[in-house]
Amino acid sequence: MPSIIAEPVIPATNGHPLKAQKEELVTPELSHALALGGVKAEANSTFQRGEKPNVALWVRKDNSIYMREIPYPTCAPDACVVHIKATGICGSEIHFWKTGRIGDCKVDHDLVLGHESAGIILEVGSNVTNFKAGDRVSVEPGVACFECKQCISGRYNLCPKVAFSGTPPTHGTMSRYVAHPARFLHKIPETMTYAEGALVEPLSVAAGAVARASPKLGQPVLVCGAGPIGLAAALCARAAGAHPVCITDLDEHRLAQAKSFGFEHTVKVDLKWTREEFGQVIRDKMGEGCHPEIAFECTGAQSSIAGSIYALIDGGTLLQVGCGKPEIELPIMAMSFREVSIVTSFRYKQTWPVVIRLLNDKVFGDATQLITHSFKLEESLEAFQTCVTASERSIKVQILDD
Ligand SMILES: NC(=O)c1ccc[n+]([C@@H]2O[C@H](COP(=O)([O-])OP(=O)(O)OC[C@H]3O[C@@H](n4cnc5c(N)ncnc54)[C@H](O)[C@@H]3O)[C@@H](O)[C@H]2O)c1
Ligand SMILES: OC[C@H](O)C(O)[C@@H](O)CO
Repeated sequence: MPSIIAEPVIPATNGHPLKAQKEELVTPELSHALALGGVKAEANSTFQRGEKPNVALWVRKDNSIYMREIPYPTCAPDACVVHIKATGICGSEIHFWKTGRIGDCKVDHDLVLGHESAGIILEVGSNVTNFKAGDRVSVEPGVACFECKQCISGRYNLCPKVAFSGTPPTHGTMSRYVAHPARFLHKIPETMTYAEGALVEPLSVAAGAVARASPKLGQPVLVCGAGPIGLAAALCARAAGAHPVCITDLDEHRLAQAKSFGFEHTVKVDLKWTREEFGQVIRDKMGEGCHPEIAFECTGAQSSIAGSIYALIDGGTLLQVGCGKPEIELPIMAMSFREVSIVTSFRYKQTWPVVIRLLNDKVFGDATQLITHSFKLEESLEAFQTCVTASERSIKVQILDD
């Protein structure tokens, strides 16, 4: 059974965290992963340089999570040290905790989780000229090489050497102080909260998907799944001009949240429906002339994928965002005879500046409605427990630090 192990955080004395043995805390894996992120844990790393202990949320391959202090990071020449002020918990973190893997990506060694973060810069590396201490930033977690063909052609989300925060073997951002390459930090304006800065990551997944489908003004759109990614996809599609927007889910509470964002239609899915029935329900709901032209599939569920294909108009596009079973059956001939295309979308590229601007200018309305729960860094275990407690009805749970 997966369990949460609360390991005692190394206590602080007189405001100064206790030193611990380097050997105990900087394992070869940690050192390697920190180096991948552009930051190498050096022999003289100590705990003293932050004002508070650098506590971090770890996952272990035995399906447990725990908190443990890590060294204050050393700032590599091209990196900045950021005091992380807000981090959202993503479904992928729950997968790493509960199942120890996502596809072939396995938790082989204890790993610091987290990739949806924003904070304030404490230190800048010697080569960094575009940031200074005190700048407020949102962290782009996928550190690409910028040397390979994909990176050079602009598709750096497909970089085979990407080091993605909180995804094995790279440590994540769920610690108080994190070093991160400056190239993957983006300033956020004074008018934006750190909680909003941490929403830039899930909104970027959605913005990446919307960029792949390019909905046009007045194009009817279906969004399957009213989780954080589905809701973010609906917000981005609407911002791009899509109308009307219909959102599905199995869960009434998530649909109620979708309604509070003002989307035109919500549909509670019945898993007994055939794919044809699913398609008809959506078409009836959206009305003649407004059958969906694009479906953003954000559940990964077989039935939802197949149903979307039947909901779409002839010539429509299924934009697959959700990750489900590694192999899914598609009604390929029905798609073929009706020229229904399928397009996939993986993470994001060049989305941060746009999403920050749209978020700050309230183009999405009040996107902070996605955040249902907030916890202090020291309460990270409780934050994770909240994500898996159905009665809590969480959507986006964030971990905040003063
Ligand atoms: N492509 C990418 O780059 C990328 C990035 C991040 C997340 N994802 C994936 O996007 C998906 C959504 O992420 P999330 O954080 O919102 O997940 P989530 O689990 O919080 O939300 C999924 C929602 O889908 C609903 N759902 C499940 N089966 C359904 C069905 N048959 N019909 C209708 N609704 C159904 C659930 O009730 C839930 O509300 C996940 O599969 C995640 O792995 C993809
Ligand atoms: O938002 C980005 C996603 O959560 C990641 O791709 C995840 O699957 C871990 O690698």
